[in-house]
Amino acid sequence: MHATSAATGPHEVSLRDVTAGYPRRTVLRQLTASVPQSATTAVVGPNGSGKSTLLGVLAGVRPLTSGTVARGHASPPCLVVQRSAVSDTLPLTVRETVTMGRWAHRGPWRRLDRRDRAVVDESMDRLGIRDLADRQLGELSGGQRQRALVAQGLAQEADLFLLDEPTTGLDLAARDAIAAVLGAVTAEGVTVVQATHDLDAALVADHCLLLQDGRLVAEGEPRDVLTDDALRRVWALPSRQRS
Ligand SMILES: Nc1ncnc2c1ncn2[C@@H]1O[C@H](COP(=O)(O)OP(=O)(O)OP(=O)(O)O)[C@@H](O)[C@H]1O
Repeated sequence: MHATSAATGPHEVSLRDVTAGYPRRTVLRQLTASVPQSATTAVVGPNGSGKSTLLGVLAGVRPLTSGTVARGHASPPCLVVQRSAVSDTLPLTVRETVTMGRWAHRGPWRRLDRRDRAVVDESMDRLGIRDLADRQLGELSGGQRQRALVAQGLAQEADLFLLDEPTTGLDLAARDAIAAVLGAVTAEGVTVVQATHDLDAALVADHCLLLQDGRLVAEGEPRDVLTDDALRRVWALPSRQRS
């Protein structure tokens, strides 16, 4: 089923018949979908349905077995991985972590210029973590660390901002802070794609991709895609008794 999307503008990414996965494991199967430009897309689906794999494909770090991915911009996308995928033992401060976002522009060994430093400070400010700048990433709470990872992504100033479950396990204030920043960057023209289990966050996105077993079940306006029936079917929940 392909519901009609409200996001009628140009596409930042168009995937056609994409099959992709890992050595000896195909995950995404013949997936055709689009990501509208300067809008927010939520990628929703059960555990193991292929959301992270799809983000890897969109980021260009997961090779395709077949199919095509066409991008609207040539600049490298930014992928903010799941917080749990980042080691506790990395000996990095918050400022160093956010500064790594500038490597896409400067390379890791070049000195930062004034603008780089301003972007790093502004990115920390937008996530409310400037006061944590000198703290080690490994000694932060989950929510603080997630803010640092999102700030690193902002510092990259990418046209395509991909986030893997950026608000999972966070309290309401941290979730709201991240949602507000993502809304603001979208308004500035950035294309945001987030994999999420938070249906409230998905429902306020502009566009939604619903996955099941590596296949696209539906694509379009979140309220058309995330219907009660679709959610029950995809999560194999018992259907509601109808009167
Ligand atoms: N590095 C890997 N090597 C082999 N298989 C993998 C690897 N990473 C993920 N998979 C498999 O790919 C499938 C899809 O995983 P993926 O992480 O994309 O799902 P997901 O929808 O993001 O799940 P979750 O909601 O649990 O984060 C799963 O069957 C998983 O076991």
